[in-house]
This record gives sequence, structure tokens and C-alpha cells, in this order.
Amino acid sequence: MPANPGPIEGLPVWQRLHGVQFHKCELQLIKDKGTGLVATEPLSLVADEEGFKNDRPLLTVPRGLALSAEAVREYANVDNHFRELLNATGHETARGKIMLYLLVHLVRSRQTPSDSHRVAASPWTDYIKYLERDGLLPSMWSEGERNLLQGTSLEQAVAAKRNSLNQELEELCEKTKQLDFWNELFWEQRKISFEDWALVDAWYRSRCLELPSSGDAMVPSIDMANHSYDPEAYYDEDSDGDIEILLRPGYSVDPGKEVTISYGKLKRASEMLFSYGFIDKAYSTDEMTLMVRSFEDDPLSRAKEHIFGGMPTVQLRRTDGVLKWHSPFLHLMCLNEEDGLDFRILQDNEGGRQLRMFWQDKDVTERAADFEELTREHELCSVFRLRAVSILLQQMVDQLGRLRRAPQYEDGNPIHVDASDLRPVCVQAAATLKEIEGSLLEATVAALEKEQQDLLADERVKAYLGSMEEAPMGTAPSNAANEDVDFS
Ligand SMILES: C[S@@+](CC[C@H](N)C(=O)[O-])C[C@H]1O[C@@H](n2cnc3c(N)ncnc32)[C@H](O)[C@@H]1O
Repeated sequence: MPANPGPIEGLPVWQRLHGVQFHKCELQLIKDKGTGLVATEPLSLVADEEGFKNDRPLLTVPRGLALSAEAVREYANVDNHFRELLNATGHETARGKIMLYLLVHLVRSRQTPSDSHRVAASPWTDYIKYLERDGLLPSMWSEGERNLLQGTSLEQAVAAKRNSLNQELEELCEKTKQLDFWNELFWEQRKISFEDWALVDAWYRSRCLELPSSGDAMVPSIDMANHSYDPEAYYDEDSDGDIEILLRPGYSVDPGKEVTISYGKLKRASEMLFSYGFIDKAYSTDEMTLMVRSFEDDPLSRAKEHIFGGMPTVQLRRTDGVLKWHSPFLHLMCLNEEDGLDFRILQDNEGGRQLRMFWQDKDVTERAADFEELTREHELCSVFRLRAVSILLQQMVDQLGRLRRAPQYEDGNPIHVDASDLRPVCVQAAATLKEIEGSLLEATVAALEKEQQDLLADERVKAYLGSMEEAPMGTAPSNAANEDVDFS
């Protein structure tokens, strides 16, 4: 898929220099996938009396080249400037450490001998020149390309990712302003940009492996192997900690054919596109996650969101043609004071004040995600369910409409994009995602319509709706949910 996989001709020299060994395979450019591992001789792993055994790994990378949190700490021990930077940013996670290291070496890879404030080089300074830079993860797509995701589950996810990348960069600026060396290099000389930070984040997400002993790590050359759900090979660490690619038992590969590994368990299409920049339609789980919108005029919405704590989402999943949805927040969102939901401010043991949530006078603050269960025995259970189904149906219809429409601004005006600015791989990936998620949304709408009809035929629902019609003005439940939802 990468359009610009870098000048890999120079890579074998780098690999020889740093002890990377290939056996019966090499790196080659592969159509629509960038660089990949390809067999140069017949590969097969058949069992002898001792069972299956690789006589030699297809690829071996010395452990000292792996970029893990530990490796970054070791580098910081010998490089004073980097140690100062790492301490100032306070990065505790493997992601933070690895991204900072990559950023610094990205800057270094562009420096010339005449530059001031030179960063100490490492094998990674040269290796990253071979890494894909064209930004095929959606967080790096151009604005026009990101507009192609309108109506998909990635629309908000990508916007949120870019916001958080921006915030991280601002924090980095804040924390390094007082460090002379890095302030001069990063901010005075303007050697880094948002695109650089987004690029190292994309490298981290799409190229890191989980190693048995060192956890998340980028391993140069192993990270050139492409993914398949039925891979011929796998990666492992040997007894010295070196990282290797080995053929899987029972598999054989003809010369000229690609050797793939697995990037992990089956994922949804949006996750694959988000983290790896491609979708394998035949192998993606039939599910998606969307945000649920609170009622704008629900006076309890802030309290509900506060107590719920997590993201108000709905998960849609189709298994063997059967559509299921799951949204703990939606079940809470549909309830109001007239139903028996209540919020109280209580004093805790330390004298502080705490917001607590009550359902039928019982404190259920810790069970905010359990309202489907909590309302199951209630006499109006099917009424509550009808509210949830109707709200979700409306939101899914809106979502589907948005997905099917050409990109437009919030005010409804169409967004004009010059098609020549859109990379074909992005257009294709967005179209595939829309096809997968559009089909799932259509099935969701159909399933919700059917459930809504069934609920409207329920005797208790009919009685409830009838009582609401008969109730004199002002005595019907005045809840936000009922006002918003047209049960008909
Ligand atoms: C770990 S890298 C693999 C090496 C990469 N091909 C390169 O040129 O550097 C992961 C990236 O390779 C590409 N890739 C891996 N497996 C793929 C596949 N099955 N189909 C399309 N692209 C794939 C995607 O761009 C992904 O983000």
C-alpha cells in the first residue's frame, strides 16, 4: 500500500553493517504493500522424527537493534541531551519513550555536518530513512482525504486522534522550552512539525511488535514483513534475545512469493485502517463502534455522563447474519426522574462532597453501565427499551444518511475537493470502509425497526402510551427522552 517506500536499495548495506541476517529470503517492493519479505529459494517446514524444526531462521536481528522502552532508557544513560529531554517530558510509557526517540532521530536524519545542535547518531538515524513516510494512516491523510471518511466510525476517531497529537506536541513544547539545546533545535530552528509527530505516532502504531521479553518494540527489518491472517511465518526471540522470523510448521513458500506474519487477532475494518492503513475485507470482524449523542435538553445529561465516566458509545456486531447492539450508556440516557432516577450530593467520610446516582432509591453509582440489567424487572421495562431502540434508530438513520451523502460542512453546504488531490489508495480504503460499515448500519436500522414494531405491539407499551394520551396536560411524564422520541 505505501506509495513511497523509501530507497530500499541501500538497506542491505545497513543490514550487513548491523548484523541482520537473511536466509533464503530478502526484502523486495510488493505491489500495493510497500516493502515485504520475499522467498529467494523454496521454503518448507516438514516434520522429521523430531517434529517440525526450522534449521535456520529466515531473518535474524540482533537484540541490540530492537527499539523498546528499555533500549530508550539505555540510550538516555549515554546521551546527556536525550536524558535531559526524556526527564523533562516525563514519558513513562513505552509509546512515549519510543516516539520521542524516533522524533529525535528523525531530526538527526535530516541534519548535515554543518548544522549546530547535532543529535548523537545511532543505527536508527539511518534506518528510519528507509521507513515509509507518505502517511497512509488516516491520522496523516490530507483534509480532503479525511473528508472521505464522513459518516464512518473513523470520522470522529481520526479527528480525536489529531487533536490529541496536537495536544501532545503542545505539551512537548511547554516542557522543553526551558531546555537550551532542545528549545533551540525544536522550536527556534523549527526542526519539528505536527506532521513529524503524527509520523512517529504512525510508525509506532503500524510497526511495533510485542516481544515476549521486552514488550512493545520496533525491530528494524522485522518491521518490513507484511501482514496476513494466514501467515507463512511468525516472529519470536531466541535464547540470546535476538529477534527472528521463522517458518510455520506445515507451510511452504515458492521462490518469488511473499512471506507474511500476523499483526494480531482479527480486528474490525476501521481498526485495521486506523492502525495499519489498509483493510483486508475478507478478514475483518463485522462490527463497528459509534458515539451516542446525549439529548441536548436533558437536564440530567451532565450528571449521567459524569457518573457513567466512560465514552458514550454503541457497538454494533453482526454474527451469522444476526445483528446485536450494545450500549450501556443508552440505557441510562433514556431514564429520568419520573422513572425513578435521581442524583444526590452526599458528604463522604473525609468531609468532601460526592455526586451519587440512585435508581428506585437504591444507590447505583457504581453500576452506571448496568441499566439494561437494573431495569429488567421494572414494570415499564419494555417502555424503557422502546425509548432506547427509538433513539438509537434515529441516530443510526442519521449516521447512514451522513455516510451515503457526499462530504459536506456542518451547515449542510457541500465540501468541494479537487479529486486530483486525493491519493487513490485513500479513496479506495475509504470506499471499502464505507461499504463495510454502510452494510452494517443498514442491517442495524432494519433490526431496530423490527424491534421497535414488536415493542409497540407490547401490551404494557400500548397501555403506557394510552395513559400518556389520556393524561391531562401537565401530568404526563415531562422527561427529555419522551419529548425527543417519536414512538410512532
Ligand atoms: C510493519 S509495516 C510492513 C512493511 C511495509 N510494507 C513497508 O513498506 O515498510 C506495516 C505496513 O505495511 C503495509 N501492509 C502490511 N501488510 C499489508 C497487507 N496485507 N496489505 C496491504 N498493506 C500491508 C501497511 O502499509 C502497513 O501499515
